[in-house]
Amino acid sequence: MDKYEKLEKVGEGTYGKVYKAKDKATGQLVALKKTRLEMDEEGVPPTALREVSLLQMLSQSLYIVRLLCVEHVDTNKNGGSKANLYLVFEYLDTDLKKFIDSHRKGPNPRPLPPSLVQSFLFQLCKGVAHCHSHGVLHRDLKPQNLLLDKEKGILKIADLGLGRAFTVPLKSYTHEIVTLWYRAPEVLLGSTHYSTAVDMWSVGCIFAEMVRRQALFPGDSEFQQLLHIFRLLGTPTEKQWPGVTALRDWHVYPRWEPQSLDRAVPSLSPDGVDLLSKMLKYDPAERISAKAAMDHPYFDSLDKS
Ligand SMILES: NS(=O)(=O)c1cc(-c2nc3ccccc3s2)cs1
Repeated sequence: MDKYEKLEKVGEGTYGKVYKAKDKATGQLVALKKTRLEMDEEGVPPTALREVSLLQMLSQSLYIVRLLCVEHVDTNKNGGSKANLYLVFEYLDTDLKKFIDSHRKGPNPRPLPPSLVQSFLFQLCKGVAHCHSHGVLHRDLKPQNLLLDKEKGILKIADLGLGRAFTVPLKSYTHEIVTLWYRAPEVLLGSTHYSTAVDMWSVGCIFAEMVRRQALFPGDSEFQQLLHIFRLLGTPTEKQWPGVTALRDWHVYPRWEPQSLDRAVPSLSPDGVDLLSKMLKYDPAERISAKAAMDHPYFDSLDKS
């Protein structure tokens, strides 16, 4: 890895070990993500290799952070069972969490321009639709792993859920609390066979957060996360979500009535509120898909070229 000059760690451990680095030969900036891979007797397990090649294929999309190359650094001095796999990604200079924070805090608090919210949401839906069309779920969409090129107004999805080959840790490697704010109700209620709909729930939460400049459901435990959701959308019923009371972690909850969604996003246009409501449908089967979302009237005024 002496091909790269490590600069600073990015995101302070939010993403695991990700470093900003410079390719010494070309001067190109990259993001180096170090992954520890469980080795078995044959070396790197084929599942991990399939995942990485899947990631390489997926990141051909303009809306997914590009995987430039994979460096396998053999550090098995003690014949250990770990392989250091470095994933080398294109570098984007900031993420959506920082961008939203800069519009809420600091010397000049101001809303995100509605046309920028619309453009970022469209790019996010495009990236999610691309993953879903290849049967890949992200599983952990949040503003921190949506990267931005501010000058060009470009948003790209990073840290794709390598859930299958790399065990998705409940806590990040730096014991960082994994945020629950974007987690779909079916996941919080213990559903095991969840679907692409889990990502669209997260997209809805991110959409609302760009508009409000604060998290829609900021729960600090799984139980509180559900209560935040129920207080706004009403406690889910079998009528609107058949099977909900049979989910493993379902309990009896206080019955809250649904509030009108525009209370949470007062500045958002009626089209925007309608699209948001379709992203936050309780029943995963009813929740709008990424592809269908891109055809919603909310995007009619967007230059989709
Ligand atoms: N959070 S930040 O400092 O603005 C920042 C984060 C990044 C990241 N780039 C990548 C690329 C791939 C996977 C995770 C990350 S995190 C680049 S700049």
